[in-house]
Amino acid sequence: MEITVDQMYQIENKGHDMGFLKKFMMENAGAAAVRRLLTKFDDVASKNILIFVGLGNNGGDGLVMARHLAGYGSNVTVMLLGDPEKIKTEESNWNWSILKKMPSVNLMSGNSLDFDFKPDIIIDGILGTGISGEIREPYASAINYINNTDCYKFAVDVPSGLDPQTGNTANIFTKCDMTVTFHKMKEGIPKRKDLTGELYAEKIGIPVEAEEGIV
Ligand SMILES: NC(=O)C1=CN([C@@H]2O[C@H](COP(=O)(O)OP(=O)(O)OC[C@H]3O[C@@H](n4cnc5c(N)ncnc54)[C@H](O)[C@@H]3O)[C@@H](O)[C@H]2O)[C@@H](O)CC1
Ligand SMILES: [K+]
Repeated sequence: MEITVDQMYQIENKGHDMGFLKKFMMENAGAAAVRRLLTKFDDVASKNILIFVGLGNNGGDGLVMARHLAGYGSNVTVMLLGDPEKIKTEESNWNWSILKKMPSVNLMSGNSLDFDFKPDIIIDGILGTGISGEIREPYASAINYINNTDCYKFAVDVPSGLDPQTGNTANIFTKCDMTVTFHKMKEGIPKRKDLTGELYAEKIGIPVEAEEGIV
């Protein structure tokens, strides 16, 4: 059963109003994404994992993944594509604040893309259902970096640049080995399995009643 992006936002807001806060959805999304990623590696301890995060909640999911992966002993670097002051939402900011207290996670922000390590895994938490229009900097350079780097690539919710509603792509977009979307599959994502790689939809604990009148 696939839903529209608009339905997803309505379900998310209704779940939040019921008390299942977006902060909880983000936690479950990040945790479910890590569990799927771990099925591809016997051991992620000491693997170099580079997580690109945008200023929206797609980025927030990536921040949750960073915290979980540090717990598995990975060398985690988070690259925030913008100014921390410009993180858009309370739930994403909440996760950034936790990471600032975790020396086990290397936090970077701004737009320099020269890293002093070769990533074994790249996580694309740049853009999700909030994509609109052609890709602007610094997201564009990050997407190009991801496409030009040879390693395992994981997309949070949807490969950045692919519109999860229509299945159309923007001027640039990531091509990943695995994609985990949340709650339910969005209509446009399965149209581009060449970009998603292995594709999964993971439940994130939203009360089933949050769908009433929407789906
Ligand atoms: N819907 C749900 O139930 C849940 C959604 N979650 C995550 O939330 C995401 C949606 O979060 P948001 O609504 O904050 O949106 P996104 O995080 O997808 O993107 C919004 C950000 O990207 C920027 N942006 C949009 N189009 C751009 C372009 N063409 N070039 C450059 N920047 C652009 C916007 O200015 C904004 O800063 C989902 O994809 C998913 O990953 C999760 O937290 C779990 C729960
Ligand atoms: K993404």
